[in-house]
Amino acid sequence: MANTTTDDSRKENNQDLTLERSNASFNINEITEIIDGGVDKTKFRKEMEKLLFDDPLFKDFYKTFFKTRSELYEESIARGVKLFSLRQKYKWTDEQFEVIEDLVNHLFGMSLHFTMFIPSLERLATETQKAKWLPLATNFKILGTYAQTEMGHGTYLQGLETTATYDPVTEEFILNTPHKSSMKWWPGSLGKSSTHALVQAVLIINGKNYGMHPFMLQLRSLDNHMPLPGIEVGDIGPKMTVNYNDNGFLLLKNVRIPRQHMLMKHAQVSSDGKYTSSGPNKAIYATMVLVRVKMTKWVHDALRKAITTAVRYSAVRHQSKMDDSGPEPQILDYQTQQYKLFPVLADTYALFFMSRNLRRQYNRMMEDIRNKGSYKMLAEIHSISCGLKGLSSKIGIDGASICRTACGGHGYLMVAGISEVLGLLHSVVTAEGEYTVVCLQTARYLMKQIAKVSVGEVVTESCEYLNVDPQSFSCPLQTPADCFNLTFLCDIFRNRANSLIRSVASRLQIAIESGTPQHIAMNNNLQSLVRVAEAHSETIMVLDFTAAVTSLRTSPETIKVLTSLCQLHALHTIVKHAGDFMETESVGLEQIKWIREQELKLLEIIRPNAVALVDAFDLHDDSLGSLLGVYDGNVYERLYESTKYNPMNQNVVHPSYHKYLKPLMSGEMISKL
Ligand SMILES: CC(C)(COP(=O)(O)OP(=O)(O)OC[C@H]1O[C@@H](n2cnc3c(N)ncnc32)[C@H](O)[C@@H]1OP(=O)(O)O)[C@@H](O)C(=O)NCCC(=O)NCCSC(=O)CCCC(=O)O
Ligand SMILES: Cc1cc2nc3c(=O)[nH]c(=O)nc-3n(C[C@H](O)[C@H](O)[C@H](O)COP(=O)(O)OP(=O)(O)OC[C@H]3O[C@@H](n4cnc5c(N)ncnc54)[C@H](O)[C@@H]3O)c2cc1C
Repeated sequence: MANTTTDDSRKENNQDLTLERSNASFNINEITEIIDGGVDKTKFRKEMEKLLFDDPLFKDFYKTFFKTRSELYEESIARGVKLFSLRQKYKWTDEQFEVIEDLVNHLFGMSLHFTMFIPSLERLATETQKAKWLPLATNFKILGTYAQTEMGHGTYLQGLETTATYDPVTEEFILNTPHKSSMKWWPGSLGKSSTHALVQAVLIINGKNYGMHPFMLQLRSLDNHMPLPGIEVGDIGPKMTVNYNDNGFLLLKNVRIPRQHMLMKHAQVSSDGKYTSSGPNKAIYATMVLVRVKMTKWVHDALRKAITTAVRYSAVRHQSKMDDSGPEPQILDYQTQQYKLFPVLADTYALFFMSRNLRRQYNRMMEDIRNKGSYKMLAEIHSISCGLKGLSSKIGIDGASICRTACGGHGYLMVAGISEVLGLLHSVVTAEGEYTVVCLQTARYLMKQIAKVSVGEVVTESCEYLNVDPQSFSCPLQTPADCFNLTFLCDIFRNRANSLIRSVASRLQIAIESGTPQHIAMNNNLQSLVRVAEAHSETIMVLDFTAAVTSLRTSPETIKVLTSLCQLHALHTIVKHAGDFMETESVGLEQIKWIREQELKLLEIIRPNAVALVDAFDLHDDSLGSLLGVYDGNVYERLYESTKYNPMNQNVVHPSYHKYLKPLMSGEMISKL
């Protein structure tokens, strides 16, 4: 595969793409730098591309599609080991390593070591425990995973069954997975790789259940990697994707660990078995908040690969005729193709600005915790990260599915790369809090906020719009041109979420006041609660995108093109949920008609810049992992080349011909029956 970066080494053989690129109205480097976070970061990324993609271990991503699971696993471990060694050598920061994770599509073994194991130690261990384990972990003397989910429970953490029973005589915890349903099931890198696990288990002291707590457990010998006594561990089997990862199971039978192996930053057990706690009671859930925040960016990273592929391919693919006498047009010129792809393109940019802002908010919260011991922002960040992780995964899945189908038959090939992206997004919608479940966490917060407003309190942050009475709202769209006014669109989103939240809150209140037990009232409104969480999260996305494009310090051409995408993101979201927006009188019937018309106008406005807008993501071909989306557009050559690599084609006549087909065709098989 060609090494393609935005330097002069790029070969532009496909004339359609050359023309598309010359038509762009803006300088793509400006957007690339915004996305990377500055010129220096773009420079770093390009250096890393050179370092990684000159190495055969990281090149030609598409070849992974022809591998068996065991080969995939082994290769991913080789990649992981290389990346970890490079990280050590070059002293990459966490932020730099996240760039690298994206470049290699997270396709490397032991990724949980840095995503969850070390962050858990940092957040849940005491200073003494950190001093002991962090150097071992950062120097790869131990390799760790995060083992929380069990076969019987992933969502409902209060239902976890793994026990850690304190024995004051020996000052040890005894770990057990008493039933089949209690075995840990799913943790990444658990099956074959990890030597240690951060195990979440129910703490029991003198027969009293203190709920889920984190424990450091050594799984395997550091000499020969054999599981330690009382421990059974293995791989759970093939999955929809991420098959390079050894997601594992773990059974524990009377495994004893020292008392000091409970991570005791937030809760402590003394040698004589006294339990004390400090900090908020959900502080032990801290790692999940971090990963949900990161996942919103992972969705952007994944979706930009799918949309880059679909847009470039649509520019080089010609099919059918619009006009009998004319040539076959690029499929990107069909309005229907644009209507499929440009909203996805707009969503991809929206995801970027949202996830960037979410990460900034998360970092501010962590600073407050570290510097002032203040957990004031935790409830807000938990709430928005849950909703945004959920919404982004849904946008990602819907968008990547559209990209897949928009590439026709070839999009169905694994080497098109989109199925891999789609599978990854399917893991994000479930892992780290299943979609509905995380939305309900957001809704729970929203119900609390609106209850505060109803007693005259002023609420802030993402819920600030709840302070306004929707009765005072009237739709600001007076003419079709107003549909491009981002201030108006933001107000419309705020009003729709505000009205929906109030209406569910009032339905719940009426039901409870009229004697319906709370849990039944809640269950009767669960779907509406998910809907309000979605409305709230969609509002945050539109607000974040708008705030970003209206505060950009770059050329007017770049601002213009990003503004069009922001408008399209907002208008398309309104169209998708037209019922909600009309039901809440955020827009009227007339306005919906205008919005639909203006949406189509935006397709025309975006069309000349479509290829440049995906080029601006500046994805190296080896990172993109798609033969349909290659930078030089030589798609058909690449597809044919890939058949040469395909193990199915290594024999011109497959052995099964001699074994089965020949006996059938010669009549030998039938005569044997
Ligand atoms: C659904 C809940 C949140 C419910 O928890 P619960 O203790 O039963 O809560 P509850 O009694 O209903 O009380 C809710 C209360 O707990 C708060 N809370 C909940 N989670 C957090 C948090 N993370 N930070 C801060 N606060 C949190 C909520 O805000 C509620 O607060 P409130 O009572 O309203 O003041 C929880 O069980 C949960 O988080 N489930 C999802 C499990 C999950 O995400 N597992 C991840 C496993 S690791 C993984 O998947 C790795 C993937 C990595 C990869 O793919 O690479
Ligand atoms: C690729 C992948 C990687 C993973 N990695 C890890 C890991 O490293 N470590 C780890 O510990 N775990 C890991 N997990 C597990 C993951 O965190 C859980 O699968 C996830 O939290 C969902 O929980 P569950 O499987 O119990 O789903 P369930 O809760 O059983 O969900 C099934 C259905 O029940 C519904 N449901 C459940 N509860 C409610 C409710 N209260 N209200 C309404 N509906 C509800 C859900 O909406 C869903 O439709 C991973 C999972 C995957 C797929």
